[in-house]
This record gives sequence, structure tokens and C-alpha cells, in this order.
Amino acid sequence: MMRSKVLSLVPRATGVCRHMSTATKLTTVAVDDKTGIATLTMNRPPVNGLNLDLLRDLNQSIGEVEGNKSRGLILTSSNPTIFSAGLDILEMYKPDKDRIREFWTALQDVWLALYGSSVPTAAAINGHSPAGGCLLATSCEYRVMLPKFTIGLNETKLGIVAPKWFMSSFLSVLPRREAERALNQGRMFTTEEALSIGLIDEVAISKEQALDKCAQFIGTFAKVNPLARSLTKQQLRAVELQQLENERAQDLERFLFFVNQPSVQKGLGIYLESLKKKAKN
Ligand SMILES: CCCCC/C=C\C/C=C\C=C\CC(=O)SCCNC(=O)CCNC(=O)[C@H](O)C(C)(C)COP(=O)(O)OP(=O)(O)OC[C@H]1O[C@@H](n2cnc3c(N)ncnc32)[C@H](O)[C@@H]1OP(=O)(O)O
Repeated sequence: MMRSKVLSLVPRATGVCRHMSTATKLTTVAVDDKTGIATLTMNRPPVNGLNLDLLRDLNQSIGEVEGNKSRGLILTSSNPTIFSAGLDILEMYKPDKDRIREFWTALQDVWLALYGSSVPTAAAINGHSPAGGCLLATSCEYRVMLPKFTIGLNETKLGIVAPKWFMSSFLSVLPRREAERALNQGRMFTTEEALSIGLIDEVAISKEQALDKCAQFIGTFAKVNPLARSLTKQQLRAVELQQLENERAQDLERFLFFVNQPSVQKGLGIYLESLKKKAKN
């Protein structure tokens, strides 16, 4: 049955996959007709850096999944080695003063929409997932990751501070003691370390298997009353969601103050250079 504007039909392992009305270019949403599960794919080369445009498209796609009665949402990447490199540092380095406000507001929106999503969510982490990438993954309810990649909140290593709501997502997954140590150290975990600490739930040998495992997780809710499940999830997450809703304006001002500090700008510039040098070698 057609549930939204259909752009194309693409066969997939589980059923016929319908590409939904993604007028956006940096994300796609495909809903499997058999399972009713939506796969939201980030597609912003080279590294799925979360810039204003990708954040806007993510917001629109999450809204689309909420609105099209999908049974669940799987977040993944079209890049074979990178889930997301986190926030696009170019948005924060020598920023345009209006755009950076929109950028941070869009990031807040994405977190509120994903962490607070009414449908079951899972991340198929098919590549590296530092910082903002880890934020997206830990905002989901389940994580399946491919071997030999890394995930974590590395902000302190960059001389920046993860906001409270980044920490909330992390703390919803890890025990407090582990979360505190990892955040203070800015630690990046390998897939194997992430599994042993509980930062991810399963390891998969391929993206296809990761998507299947995510679908299986979402399938565990098949016999649970959807309203009861979604209200339970929302109650469990309400404190953190409400805190950001209440403090959005202050959170934005704190970010702007912090990111505009000369020492932070200097640090971001050095970090960008080091990334570029690495890419050249
Ligand atoms: C108390 C008050 C608190 C208030 C709050 C204040 C502040 C909080 C502010 C910010 C929070 C930020 C969170 C973040 O997400 S910051 C981003 C962190 N991300 C990273 O550290 C990842 C950096 N990238 C990498 O490690 C590697 O690129 C990666 C492992 C992802 C991929 O490696 P690979 O070898 O495949 O690719 P590269 O050659 O390294 O990169 C290709 C290309 O892409 C550029 N690039 C990579 N990452 C970023 C990025 N995050 N932003 C912008 N650009 C990036 C890289 O420079 C290369 O570019 P080019 O040389 O080809 O031009």
C-alpha cells in the first residue's frame, strides 16, 4: 500500500522498499513495506559532517517518519566507513553570526526529535561515530556497529565541552561512572570496547546484517501496545527533554559565548588544520 508520495521502488532483503517524499538531498527515507520500518540514511560526503543543511534534512526526515506511521526508525549512513564525523567544525570556526544560531537551534531540534521520537529507534553504525555522531547513535534506543570503527564523545580532546543534553543521551546508555570517565577523557571506543562497556548493543559483520539486527530489535515491540510503549518511552525520557525545552535559549547563548572565545576558536582552527594535514598524507 502506498503511504506517502512514492518516488521510486527499490527491492531490499525484507520486502519492497519505498522511497518516501524526500525532497531533501542529504538524507533519504525508505520504508520497508513488509516490516513497516523506515531507514533514514545520512548522505553528506565526505564524512556526514552535521552542518546546518544536513541537520535541517535530518529534522525533516525524522518528522516524516513520525508522520507516516512507520513501525520504527533505523538511522544509518551511505558512507561505507563513516556514520557521522559529528558537527561540521566549519560551522563553528569563524562562524557567521546568524547562521551559527540557526545551526545550533537545528541541532537542538534534531536531538529533541530523535531522543523524543514516538517510534522505536535504532542506529546501524556502519562507520566511525565521533562526538555529534555518537550523540545521534546514543539518542536511539539500540545500537548495532560494524567492527574496526570508533565511537565516543571526544569533545574534551578538542578543548570543547559537551552540552548537558549530549551527556543525557550518553548517560541513558552507559552507567554514570563509565560515562563520567569517558566524557572527562574525551575517550573514543573501538567497536569491541564499545560492546564490552555497553555503549553499543551488538556487533554486525556487514551493514546489511546491522540493518537486520536493528529491524529485529524494532520487531521485539510487535506485540506491545504502541501507545503504551510510546508513552512509557516518553515518560522515561521526559526529564531530559523538558530540561532542554525549558533552557533552549540559554543553551544557545552558552554555546555562542563558548564557541566565540578566542581560545576555542584557536583550538578549532588547529584541529581543522590537523584534519586537513592528515587527509593530505
Ligand atoms: C559549558 C558550556 C557548554 C556549551 C557548549 C559549547 C560547545 C559545544 C560545542 C560543540 C560540540 C561539538 C561536538 C562535535 O561533534 S565536534 C566534531 C568532532 N568530530 C571529530 O572530532 C571528528 C573529526 N574527524 C575525524 O576524526 C575523521 O575525519 C573521521 C574518522 C571521521 C574520518 O576519517 P577519514 O580518514 O575517513 O577522513 P578524513 O581524511 O579525516 O576527512 C575527510 C575530510 O573531511 C574533513 N572533516 C572530517 N571531520 C570533519 C568535521 N567534524 N568537520 C569538518 N570537516 C571534517 C577533513 O578535514 C577532510 O577534509 P579535506 O581535507 O578533504 O578538505
